[in-house]
Amino acid sequence: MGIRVAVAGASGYAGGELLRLIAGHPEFDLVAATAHSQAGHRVDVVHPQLTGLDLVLGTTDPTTLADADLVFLALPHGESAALAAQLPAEVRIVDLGADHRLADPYAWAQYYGGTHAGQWTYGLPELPGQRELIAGSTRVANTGCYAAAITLALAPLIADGAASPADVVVVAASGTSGAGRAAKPHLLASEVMGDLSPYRVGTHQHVPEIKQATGATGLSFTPVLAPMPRGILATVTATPARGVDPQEVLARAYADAPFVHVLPEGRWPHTAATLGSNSCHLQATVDVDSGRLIVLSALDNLGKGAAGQAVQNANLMLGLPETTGLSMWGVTP
Ligand SMILES: NC(=O)C1=CN([C@@H]2O[C@H](COP(=O)(O)OP(=O)(O)OC[C@H]3O[C@@H](n4cnc5c(N)ncnc54)[C@H](OP(=O)(O)O)[C@@H]3O)[C@@H](O)[C@H]2O)C=CC1
Ligand SMILES: CC(=O)N[C@@H](CCC(=O)OP(=O)(O)O)C(=O)O
Repeated sequence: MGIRVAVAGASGYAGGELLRLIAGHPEFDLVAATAHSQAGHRVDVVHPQLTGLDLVLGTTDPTTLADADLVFLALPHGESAALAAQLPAEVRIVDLGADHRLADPYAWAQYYGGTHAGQWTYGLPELPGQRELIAGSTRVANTGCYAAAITLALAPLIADGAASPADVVVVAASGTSGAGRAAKPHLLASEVMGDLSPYRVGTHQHVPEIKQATGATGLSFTPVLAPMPRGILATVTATPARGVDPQEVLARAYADAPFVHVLPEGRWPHTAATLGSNSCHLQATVDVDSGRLIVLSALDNLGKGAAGQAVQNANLMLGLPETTGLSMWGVTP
């Protein structure tokens, strides 16, 4: 018997990708997969890509999950905290939702509403010192998908003093799986296909998370829904604080990071190259006209933006090599 893992919210998109990664993980044994409205259905009926996974979705309650060594929570915002509080302290938890990401209860109240459940270790191993903190934690809060793409692009430039934290502008496009699997009219194929639509302009809930993770003090963020199932491409620009080569700063920051690839000069990140992988691709330059720093960042919102990152964090928490069971290679086309 290997390490016993369970997934709550296994009928959703992030949960389904977790099940796929766990099935290919050499050390993990899946002992429970739970759902809400889909409880009682077979996994391979809910997720046809997982045909052969012989398991019925259970109900999401602490008794179903408490038997695991590590539990992944892939639940809607506000559902993780109460459940996590009922699990034994020795059960490790990686929460893919937002409940435990923020330090500031006022930011939580402003962007999510209600009472803040308290902060856990932030699950982005590539931030300085974070890999060690994650390895020593039993509770880890995975990043938001946009937050992962944007933070990986921006944090080293602010930390190095290369970018001014006061003037950061981001436009990022996301595939529709980022919005989850629940049926919503704006996610219908007839609404999404052939369209690019901005949403929550200037009010997106990842703004405080990105500011917290990068040190940015002034951030304008415009998310855009794109007609594709998965993938994020973020364009991050900032006022330079001193004359450095941003590509060189990023390459130095991620020299030892197995999943963050600063592309060779002249090659630009695009979503298809990261699909199905746990990789984030980065490229940076200085705008010839305005002098602004520009960083492009691409990742799979269900990979490095959610389930892949969660497995990477779980590996660290369990003392395994962080790459175990994860691929840095995409599946395009
Ligand atoms: N999709 C993405 O790209 C990313 C998602 N995340 C986060 O991961 C979490 C899951 O997202 P995602 O998979 O996209 O969402 P989905 O809507 O696809 O799935 C949600 C899951 O939660 C279950 N669920 C719904 N309502 C409840 C409830 N009241 N109590 C318990 N379980 C419930 C659903 O069960 P059922 O289907 O049976 O009703 C389903 O298994 C969210 O917090 C999301 O923000 C983070 C980063 C990226
Ligand atoms: C396309 C789309 O709707 N994307 C989602 C991304 C959510 C996400 O990354 O996760 P968390 O909600 O866990 O932070 C959004 O913008 O809210």
